Amino acid sequence: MTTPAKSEGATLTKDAAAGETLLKVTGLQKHFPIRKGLLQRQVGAVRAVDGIDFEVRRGETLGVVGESGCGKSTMGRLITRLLEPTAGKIEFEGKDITHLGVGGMRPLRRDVQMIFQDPYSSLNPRHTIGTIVGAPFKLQGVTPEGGVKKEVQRLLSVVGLSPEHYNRYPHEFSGGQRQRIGIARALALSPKLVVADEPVSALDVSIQAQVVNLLDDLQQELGLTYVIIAHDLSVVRHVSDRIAVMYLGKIVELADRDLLYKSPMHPYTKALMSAVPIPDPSRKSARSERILLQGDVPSPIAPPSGCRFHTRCWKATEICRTTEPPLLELRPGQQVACHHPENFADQAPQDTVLLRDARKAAETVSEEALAESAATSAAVAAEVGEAAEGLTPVTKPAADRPEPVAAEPLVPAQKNVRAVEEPAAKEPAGSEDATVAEDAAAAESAGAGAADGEAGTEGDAGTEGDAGPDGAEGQESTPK
Ligand SMILES: Nc1ncnc2c1ncn2[C@@H]1O[C@H](COP(=O)(O)OP(=O)(O)OP(=O)(O)O)[C@@H](O)[C@H]1O
Repeated sequence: MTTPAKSEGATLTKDAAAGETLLKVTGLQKHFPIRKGLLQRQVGAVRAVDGIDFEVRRGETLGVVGESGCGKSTMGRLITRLLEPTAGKIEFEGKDITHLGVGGMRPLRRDVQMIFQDPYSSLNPRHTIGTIVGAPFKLQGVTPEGGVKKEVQRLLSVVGLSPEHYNRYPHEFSGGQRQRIGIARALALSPKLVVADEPVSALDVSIQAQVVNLLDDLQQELGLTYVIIAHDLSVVRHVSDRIAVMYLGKIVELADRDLLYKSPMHPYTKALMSAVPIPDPSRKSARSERILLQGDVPSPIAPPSGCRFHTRCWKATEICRTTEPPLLELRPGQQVACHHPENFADQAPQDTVLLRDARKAAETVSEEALAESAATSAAVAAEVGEAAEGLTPVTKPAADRPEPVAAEPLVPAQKNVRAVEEPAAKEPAGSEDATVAEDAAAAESAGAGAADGEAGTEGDAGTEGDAGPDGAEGQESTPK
């Protein structure tokens, strides 16, 4: 999709310039219980979000990306408090809102709004546009100056619709127009934070840019703060100030937009970025530089040990299998959780033996990409090394890092960066394949089971799936 690049600092309001924190999330977890049997005993849990920390600054846009199933939507529903967290803390404007009840949440519902992915199922087909966009006023018992009708008509024109559409029904609108209606509803109470869950992915490509631009314009006019969730880096690229990359319930990289695009540090980020088509004819070899990740995201019921990405990473060594890398600010404005980051000095240089999985993963990475990876890593590491003379990366000294568990070498010892220069020889598929497949199947069935198990207790309020006649009016209508 093509959207005009956002001008530098275009979204920064006065508050954002001051870097004031609007939302702070610490150690956030959401585990959906898996229940079985007559007694509905808990036999496991889907670890959809498994300990994430981040901040959203007033006036900025934080993009959140990752493959399907990595926990982005669950994170969005946690921070809007449509879901109850299993653990962790959510602070909004310095106030702990982690476990606020319905009454406590009522004032917050005005400040935090959500835009849902599917504009077809998130609008009640039996209500007029006027009723839908005016619903938040009714729910909050607020009467805007000049009356609800006048305010709704104003909101309709703000999002580029005619005020005369007031009495029309959702089916009379196109997908893009419906999403504008959803945006008007979200803006009704002048929220401080808007969480948009895949706001354009259900729309035709030609319409996507219009909606993204509308969000961008509204942010500048109204000083909004956004968390925009997308699986597609091309959507968040143009609207985000910072981007968080999620993988299997964790944030693996969180960086300023330009840093992330210029020199991604997590191999997963690099792989995601290589999947975005680059409309630049001068990059003739762009096609061969693609990194094709092997297999699907593993099961969030039993995520891989250590670094969760190690089963698909072409750089994984023993330490990646045994030790979870913490999210550290290796460069100002760029946090990453990786033992062997791209474009930066190796964090575990002592660990040199590639895992079997890494060798298999390397087969799916083109030689060009591997060579480029090695070359940029070496060059940028040297550059960063010079620049960082005066900087102290926030990493633990090597001596403090846990020693990798000694393991029988699976392949001849290779240095990570050097190893990717020469892709490892082919190896027959190991038994891990079967394990991964089993996990995936278990995840699928358990996901359904867990959803059932949760339905009664959790009341996954206000999702776009609540397409029933009365459930569609957004998060406001469904009590927790
Ligand atoms: N209510 C639920 N009960 C059980 N498991 C759930 C529930 N909601 C989500 N999950 C599981 O949590 C994991 C993360 O789901 P989530 O929808 O947050 O991912 P996502 O990154 O947003 O993916 P997508 O882009 O496909 O929506 C998935 O494995 C999903 O099956």
